[in-house]
Amino acid sequence: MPLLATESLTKDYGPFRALDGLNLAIAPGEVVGLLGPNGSGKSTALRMVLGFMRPTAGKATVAGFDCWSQSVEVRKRVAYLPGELRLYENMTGRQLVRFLGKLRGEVPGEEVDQLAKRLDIDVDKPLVQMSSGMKRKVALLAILVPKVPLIILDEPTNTLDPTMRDELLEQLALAKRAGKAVLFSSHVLQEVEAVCDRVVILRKGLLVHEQCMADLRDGRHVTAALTGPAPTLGPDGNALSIADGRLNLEYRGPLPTLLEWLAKQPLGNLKIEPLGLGPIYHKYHGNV
Ligand SMILES: Nc1ncnc2c1ncn2[C@@H]1O[C@H](COP(=O)(O)OP(=O)(O)OP(=O)(O)O)[C@@H](O)[C@H]1O
Repeated sequence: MPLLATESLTKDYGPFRALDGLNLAIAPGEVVGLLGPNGSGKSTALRMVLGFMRPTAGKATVAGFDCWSQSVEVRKRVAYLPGELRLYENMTGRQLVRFLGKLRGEVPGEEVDQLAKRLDIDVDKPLVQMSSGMKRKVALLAILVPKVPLIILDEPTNTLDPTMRDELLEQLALAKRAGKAVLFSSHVLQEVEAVCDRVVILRKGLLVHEQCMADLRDGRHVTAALTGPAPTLGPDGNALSIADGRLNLEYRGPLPTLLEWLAKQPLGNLKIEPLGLGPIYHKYHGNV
């Protein structure tokens, strides 16, 4: 049984349909990225999963509990990092983590100090004296400490510096190894590529593409300028598409076969890149 499931999850704001029939299932130990430009419905989907909002139609469940009618059970199982933080400014980081732990009936242990060290924050400093990036790190710590099966993050790397961004991605990979499921929204393709098992692309409230990242990792994108007559068949024996005198090829197969084939073609300006999410995302959203 999936840990998180949405079935035809739909939300209308008045006459406007912000999310349209989302079907999604996430298993324990799976990291899923929710991608889409501003306004595509990512936060709306996350808010319904967290039980903050009632779906117009369809439903979401976590561990079999309905996210709206059984939201207390659901929230016990989810740690959530919102896109915009509202923290209790008069507390220190440690007090905040303890407070949030108590709400779940948990007493955080030494993992607080271990994580604080890795994230490079002083958890005994009042939040009011922290920079926005530091507060963000305290919030991250507060969602990494609880022993919950599901972590949901709304644009988690916003305002983090590159080192901390890597640290966060590392922490998400650790959470995955511990069997936690992770769902996070993002605009940043590279971080989604780095950490996700699967990516869901939203556009105007609709799921337009679902991509298993393992299928992309052994693929390559080859581009080159033709300096002679165009070949008709590619390295895999399929017909080639040539436009404006340029070769544009997606290849999945053994590298030696590709290199052997390339060596025989009249090509210049050759570029071989890993097949990332970029071309797929831009197919739906233009060059944003
Ligand atoms: N409370 C609301 N009332 C009316 N419309 C809303 C409301 N909240 C969101 N919307 C609209 O619903 C659509 C989806 O918004 P949502 O916040 O889910 O997008 P998003 O993908 O999370 O965007 P972002 O990347 O900017 O956070 C947008 O067009 C937004 O204007």
